Amino acid sequence: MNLAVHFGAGNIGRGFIGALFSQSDYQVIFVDIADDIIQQLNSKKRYNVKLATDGQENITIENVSGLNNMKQEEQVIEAIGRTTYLTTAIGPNILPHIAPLIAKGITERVKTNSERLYVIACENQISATDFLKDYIVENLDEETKKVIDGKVLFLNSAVDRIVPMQHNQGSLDVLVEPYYEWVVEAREEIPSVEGMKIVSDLAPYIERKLFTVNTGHAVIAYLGYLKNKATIHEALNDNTILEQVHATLAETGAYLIKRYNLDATEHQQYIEKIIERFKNAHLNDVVTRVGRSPIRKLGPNDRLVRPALEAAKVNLSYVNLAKAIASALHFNDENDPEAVKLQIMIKEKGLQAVLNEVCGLDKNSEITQKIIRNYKAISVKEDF
Ligand SMILES: NC(=O)C1=CN([C@@H]2O[C@H](COP(=O)(O)OP(=O)(O)OC[C@H]3O[C@@H](n4cnc5c(N)ncnc54)[C@H](O)[C@@H]3O)[C@@H](O)[C@H]2O)C=CC1
Ligand SMILES: O=P(O)(O)OC[C@H]1O[C@](O)(CO)[C@@H](O)[C@@H]1O
Repeated sequence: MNLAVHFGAGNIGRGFIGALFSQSDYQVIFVDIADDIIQQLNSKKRYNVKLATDGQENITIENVSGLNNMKQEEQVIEAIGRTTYLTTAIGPNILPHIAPLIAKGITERVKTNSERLYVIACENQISATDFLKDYIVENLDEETKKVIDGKVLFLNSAVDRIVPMQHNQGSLDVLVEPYYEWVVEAREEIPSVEGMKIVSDLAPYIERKLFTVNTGHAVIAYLGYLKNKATIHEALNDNTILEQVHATLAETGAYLIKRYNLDATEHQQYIEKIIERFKNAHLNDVVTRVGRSPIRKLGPNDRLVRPALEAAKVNLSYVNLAKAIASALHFNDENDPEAVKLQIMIKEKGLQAVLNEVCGLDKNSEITQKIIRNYKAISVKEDF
C-alpha cells in the first residue's frame, strides 16, 4: 500500500485531502501538534466524513494514523523516507515552521530512496508549494540541494471544499460540503489519487477559485460580522449582503474573464453555483472562521487586494472590492490574534500606513483613497 504523509490533521486534512488519499488506497499518516487528534487517530484508526446534506451521508475513512511533529521527529523523518506524497493543509503562515523537519526528512530520504517524492501544499494561497519549497531548500545542505532535482517534485495546487468549524469535541468525524475540487499543476504523469484533477497551467484555476469562492466568502464574512450575523447562511439572508456579494463577484469576474478569456455565461454560472454552496445551512459556518486571519486575507496577493489591483490596472471597476477591503479592516474578533493586531495597528499607525504595510498599497493611490472613504462611511454607520 502506498503512503501519504499529510501535515495538518484539521478540517481540510481529515475532511478532504487525507480522505481522498485513504479512498485511493493510500495509508495516511497525519502529522500535527494536536495531541488529542493524534492519539485518537492512533487508537481508532478510522473516522467518518459526514456530508452536509439533508441525508447526512457518512463516508468511513480508514488506514489512518498520526504523528506529533514536536514530539516524534524521528518517526516523521522515517515516514518521509518512504512516502509517495507529502501534502500540507496547515495554513500558509505555518509552512515556514514545518519546513525544517521536512528538510531533515528529505535529506535522509535521498540517501537511500531513489523513488520520487511528490510535495503539494494545499493552502488558500497562490503558489503555496513554491513558498514551501523555498522554506525547505533554505534548510537543506549544499549536497542535498544538488540532488533533489528530479527526486522531489514540488507541485502547486488549488483546493476547494468548505469544511466549517466542527462542533463535535472529542470526535475525529468531520462535516464537509459534498462539493470538492482539488486541482494540481503537473506536466508529467504522477501517481493517481481519486478526485485529483491534473492541469498543465494552474493560474486560471487558482485565480478563478481564490477570486470567486474566497473573495465572495470574505465579503459575506466581513459584512456579516459588521451586521452581527453569526453564520454565512444567515448573513446571505440579508439582501444588502447578497447584493454586495453579487456586485463584488461581478468585479472579480470581469477581471477573470478578461485575463483568462473565460466565457462570460459560464463564469456567471460558476458564481451562482458558488453562492448556492455558501447558502448551505447544514454547514453552520461561522463568519469568524471565514473572516479569520484578516492580515493574511488583506495581503497584496490575496483574495481582496489582488483582484482590486488587477482590475485597476486594466481600467475595470473595483468599487465594491474597495468596500470589501474597508469592511475587512473593521473585523474586530477578539479571539482572532490577527484581528486584534490589525486593530492595534490601525489605532497606532493610522489607516493609510496600514494599507501600505499590510496591503502593499501606495499611500496616495486612488485605491487607498477609495478604501479610506469606505472605511469612514462604515465608521459612521452609513448603509452600504
Ligand atoms: N476549511 C476549509 O474550508 C478550507 C481551508 N483551506 C485551507 O486549508 C488550510 C488548513 O485549513 P483548515 O483545515 O480549515 O484549518 P484547521 O485549523 O482546521 O487545521 C489546521 C491544522 O494544522 C495544525 N497545526 C497548526 N500548526 C501546526 C504546526 N506547527 N505543526 C503541525 N500542525 C500544526 C492544527 O493543529 C490543525 O489541526 C488553510 O491554508 C486553509 O486556508 C482551503 C480550502 C478550504
Ligand atoms: O481558509 P482561509 O484562507 O482562512 O479562508 C477561509 C476560506 O477558505 C475556505 O475555507 C474554503 O475555500 C472558505 O470557506 C473560505 O473562503
